[in-house]
Amino acid sequence: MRIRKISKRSLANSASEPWVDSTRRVYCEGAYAFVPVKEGWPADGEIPNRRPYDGPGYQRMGDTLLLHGAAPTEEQLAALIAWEDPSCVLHAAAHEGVMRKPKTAVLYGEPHEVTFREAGIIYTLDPSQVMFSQGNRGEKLRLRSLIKPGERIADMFAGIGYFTLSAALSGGNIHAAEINPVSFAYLLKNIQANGLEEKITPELGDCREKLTGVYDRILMGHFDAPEFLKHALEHAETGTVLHIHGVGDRKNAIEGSLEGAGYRYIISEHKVKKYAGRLWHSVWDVKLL
Ligand SMILES: C[S@+](CC[C@H](N)C(=O)[O-])C[C@H]1O[C@@H](n2cnc3c(N)ncnc32)[C@H](O)[C@@H]1O
Repeated sequence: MRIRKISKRSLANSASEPWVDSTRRVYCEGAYAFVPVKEGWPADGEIPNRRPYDGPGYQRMGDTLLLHGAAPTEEQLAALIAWEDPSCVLHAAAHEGVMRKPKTAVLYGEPHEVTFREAGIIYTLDPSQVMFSQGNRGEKLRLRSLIKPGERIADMFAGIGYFTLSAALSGGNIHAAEINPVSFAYLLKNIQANGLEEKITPELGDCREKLTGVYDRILMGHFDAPEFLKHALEHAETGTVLHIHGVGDRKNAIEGSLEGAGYRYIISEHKVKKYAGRLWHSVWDVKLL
């Protein structure tokens, strides 16, 4: 492959240059980037075509890579490092407890805070300490399409702001509760970085104690959400929409909690992402009538 060798720092500025062959991947090593060059344009030299990475899937957050599922072999890890040139690689075998803290092993480098963008939103977090699911991207976008400006919205499990920030960008006024002080500190940082201070009221603590009044929409982005439904219903009224997350088939549990609450309702199921084996992470939208 014909390349030009440039400093990694000037990579972002070179993206729109006419000589860049954007159909091929840039190769990075140390402080340098080897940028593929289009036919007919001068090049600095040749490097062998790289074999495309075909190892386990991973999530990139800033300069850190996060793997889920089975731990990679040494060969797979070496191939991944050569392919992505990260400064840190983490393996999250599981997420533990009600706070869904990642149980991470450091496979390469030192864990640290990262900042990155997803769908126009800036996030800062330390992936070794708090979770961030890129698999929820579609759900964040779907939420954005549903929300109307001025809606009163509660996010019962705000985390570092996955759904809160998306909902606020659509014009909702969000009351966001988060029980984990580490996630909460990142939530505050992310609200500020995205200039959404006027749209979001963050609160550190248990959502069962922090919600007040009634909301037009209640976000329940936790796998135990069906068990929290009776608390959410204390802050709902006719017309309220609840987004209740869960793993596997939780429709019966949700309908069980709705029974006796005094509402008719419409319920619809949306798949968010594959969870494990045949299990799906889904969200049930419930509109109270
Ligand atoms: C953001 S994670 C859920 C992740 C996301 N739904 C997903 O599937 O990837 C759930 C968050 O809820 C928080 N949480 C758990 N119980 C809570 C409670 N009773 N009140 C407020 N926050 C809570 C956890 O600390 C965690 O940050």
